[in-house]
Amino acid sequence: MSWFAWGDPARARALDPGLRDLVSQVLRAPLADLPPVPEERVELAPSRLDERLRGLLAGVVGPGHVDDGDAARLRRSGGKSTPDLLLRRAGRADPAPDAVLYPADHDQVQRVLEVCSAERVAVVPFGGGTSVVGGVAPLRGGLRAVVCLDLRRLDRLVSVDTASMTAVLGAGVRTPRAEALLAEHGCTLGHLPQSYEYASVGGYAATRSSGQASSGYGRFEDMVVSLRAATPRGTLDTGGPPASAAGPDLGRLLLGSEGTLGVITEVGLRIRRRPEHVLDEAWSFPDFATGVDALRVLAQSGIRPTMARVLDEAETFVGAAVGGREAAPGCQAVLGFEGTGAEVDVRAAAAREAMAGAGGTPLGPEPVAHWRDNRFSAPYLRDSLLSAGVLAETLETAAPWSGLLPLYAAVSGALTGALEGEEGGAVVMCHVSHTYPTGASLYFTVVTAAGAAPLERWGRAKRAASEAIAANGGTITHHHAVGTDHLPWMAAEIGPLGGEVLRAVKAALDPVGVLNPGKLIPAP
Ligand SMILES: Cc1cc2nc3c(=O)[nH]c(=O)nc-3n(C[C@H](O)[C@H](O)[C@H](O)COP(=O)(O)OP(=O)(O)OC[C@H]3O[C@@H](n4cnc5c(N)ncnc54)[C@H](O)[C@@H]3O)c2cc1C
Repeated sequence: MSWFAWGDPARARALDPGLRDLVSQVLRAPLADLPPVPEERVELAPSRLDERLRGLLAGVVGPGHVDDGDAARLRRSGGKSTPDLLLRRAGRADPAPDAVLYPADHDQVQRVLEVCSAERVAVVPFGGGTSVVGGVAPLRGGLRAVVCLDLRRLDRLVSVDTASMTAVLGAGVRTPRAEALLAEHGCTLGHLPQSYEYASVGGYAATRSSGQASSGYGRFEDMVVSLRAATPRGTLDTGGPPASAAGPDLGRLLLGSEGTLGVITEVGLRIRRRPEHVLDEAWSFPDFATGVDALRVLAQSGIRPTMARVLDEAETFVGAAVGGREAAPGCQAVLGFEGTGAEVDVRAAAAREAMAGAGGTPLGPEPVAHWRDNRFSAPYLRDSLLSAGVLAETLETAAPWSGLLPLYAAVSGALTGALEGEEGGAVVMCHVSHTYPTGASLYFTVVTAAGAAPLERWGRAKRAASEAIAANGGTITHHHAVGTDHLPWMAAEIGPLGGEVLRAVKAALDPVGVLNPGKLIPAP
């Protein structure tokens, strides 16, 4: 994984000249050539790990699994948000962890937490490192050092039970490997976020992730049936039986806990049979409001597409232009159905009737095929844009159906207002891709000229959008999690007592406060 860009360096491409001209025209700004600084010019503060502490940690994970070299520390100095990448591209990787540890199993994780609590060392759990909210920022939290706990060696399929349709995976298993391991048993997880190449199952649980097929397979938390976590106070095992009334569900406390309450080492998951049949259909709507309402009708009717998304006019246009295609006027929706042949046909026929009834015009399967072919390429395009002096970033929220369009207008307006000006223009796009009977998410993508001070420029826009979200009944995050970036809005979202509850649980499980300081939990 690249230290300054999204993913596989072999997939990086320069912007093609046609697209470069189009972007420059639309943003009213000349494009630049801004390569990242060479790796040897990135300055890291020296590691604070002294010999004694190094020896203690090596005694737990083995000397070959403690790395305080600059290359490892640089690659764990942050996540993959646009501000993270801008900082690293400019040669700024401070803070970096003092060392990276690679534990082999649950017991080693447990012992690392005990040593770090005794020695007052902060621990940042690291799955795929794809956080876009500062979740893996190596903050010391006033402690004497900070280590990154890279969970990549917890990469086993622990067990699979095809009678119950469950599987237990090590927390460090990344999605392609999870799917390959489950495919050997004819099964799938069906969790496909855009970050799927690198993100881990432990990270998904810790952030309550949501994938592109959430309409059919559910959010990641809906798939979790059990969790094993190491905490500084000992091991917490939750779940197992299909349902239980034995008090509040402690597993729910760990889901979304972002490494602040414990390190998830194993995730028990509901799995599905691999689909025999996939059926896709795209639709055109005169405008976003009509398309959104069509998705509401579907979500409330019980007709469950496996994947359903509707793009606003701007995203419909830009998506087609980037692919060198022409979009039908208005906005586009894409639906996908997976399952066994007959059942897929029944669901698709019912959806067809609902979409036509809601004002849609069928476009056939081809636009969905195009979307499927390109759905994981946007992060690579972001890298090309950054190299050309163009900012591209995303943010997301969710609201009840009745408040969704006013929220969309408020956030779009806030972003445009914060970014339009002398430094150029901004394209603000949005889609709905996670729907529920009661509401849906909104996912915004912003492309704008980087300007002279890109971090400050994006910071202003993000603040304006977050204020608009809070003022218009949205959640500060539907699936990216809280991390450091959304923390200023967390206290208002959960209220003073909510904050107190989280701090009390944290004090019970992590009395020294070594686990991922500075994330998720509002200060009193
Ligand atoms: C290009 C791109 C596209 C994305 N698309 C999506 C998307 O479609 N849907 C979506 O939901 N998210 C998306 N994300 C965000 C990100 O991929 C998710 O938050 C993902 O769940 C993080 O998984 P990870 O393994 O990379 O976790 P990390 O980034 O390593 O960690 C995330 C947080 O969880 C904690 N953590 C990680 N593993 C554990 C563990 N085992 N135990 C306890 N705490 C842990 C970390 O300390 C951190 O606070 C995207 C990110 C990028 C860069």
